[in-house]
Amino acid sequence: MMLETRKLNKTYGQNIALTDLDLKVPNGIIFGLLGPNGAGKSTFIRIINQIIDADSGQVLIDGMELSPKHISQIGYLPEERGLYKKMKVWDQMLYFARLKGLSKSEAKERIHRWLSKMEMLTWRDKKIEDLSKGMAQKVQFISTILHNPPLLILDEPFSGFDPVNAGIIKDEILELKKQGTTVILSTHRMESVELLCDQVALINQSRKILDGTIRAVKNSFRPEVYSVSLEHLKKDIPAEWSAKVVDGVWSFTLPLSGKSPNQLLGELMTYGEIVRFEELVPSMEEIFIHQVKSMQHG
Ligand SMILES: Nc1ncnc2c1ncn2[C@@H]1O[C@H](COP(=O)(O)OP(=O)(O)OP(=O)(O)O)[C@@H](O)[C@H]1O
Repeated sequence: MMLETRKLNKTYGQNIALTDLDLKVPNGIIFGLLGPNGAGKSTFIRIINQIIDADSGQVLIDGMELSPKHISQIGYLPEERGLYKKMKVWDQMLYFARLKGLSKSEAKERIHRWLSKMEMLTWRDKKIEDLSKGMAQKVQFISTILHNPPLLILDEPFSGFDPVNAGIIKDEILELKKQGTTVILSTHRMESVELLCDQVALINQSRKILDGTIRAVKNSFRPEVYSVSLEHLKKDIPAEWSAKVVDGVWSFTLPLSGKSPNQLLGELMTYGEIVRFEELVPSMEEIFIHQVKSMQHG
């Protein structure tokens, strides 16, 4: 287990930020940390990065209590980007790499490799303040991963990127996973969660309200309803199915109502030719919204 928290609690005065948070992030996966604004995600990330302390509870990394020696093993891309505006790209990267303990020659070699890989070598002497927002984000992303941290924490890594650059960053994250890096991805962008994450945890109002693999989470929210289209009707479709007809194709949704999918399909075949028979599986976005709203309404 790469990272585990046990009953983590944190309050700021009257504000409860984390309540008994238990998380297990296995080695080498991309773990999505999801939750609406104010859920407690940044608080969790700040604790892992040892910027603040929890009030109680435990954080274990590979079974060992979190301590200052772990700082060099963690790469952290904060949501509020923190680059020095007057510094040049190259110097900025060198500074971060040295902070994380790389030797000067190793740092220079890696910076060169990354700038060239990302086609950014011509930027090396530009000041941060002269870069576009997206360019600066790329510099910060590379600065975060230069020291090859086994644990990478990315807070909204796609914000500020155009689709092409977001794609490049996504591919880099997948490549890092392939090399064994464990990634914690905190984001509101559910499409990136579905594409990237192996497991997720949804936090709301300081508590974890669900977690698991994307597949297991989705399975637990299957409404067991099928979307069906038929043509060349052999007999009338019951009015209560509220079918809509377009160009001779009749479409409607039907719950399984205790039948197996095959039984339902067999029954439907007696009505006409099946054009479509597909289970309605909710997206992570739908699950997120549904769960968060149902808590707001008690
Ligand atoms: N420095 C602080 N002082 C007081 N309350 C705080 C502080 N930081 C966070 N909080 C409170 O703790 C709770 C959790 O906040 P946190 O920033 O961890 O949420 P978040 O999930 O990261 O939200 P967002 O998606 O908006 O960044 C909120 O109620 C917030 O108001």
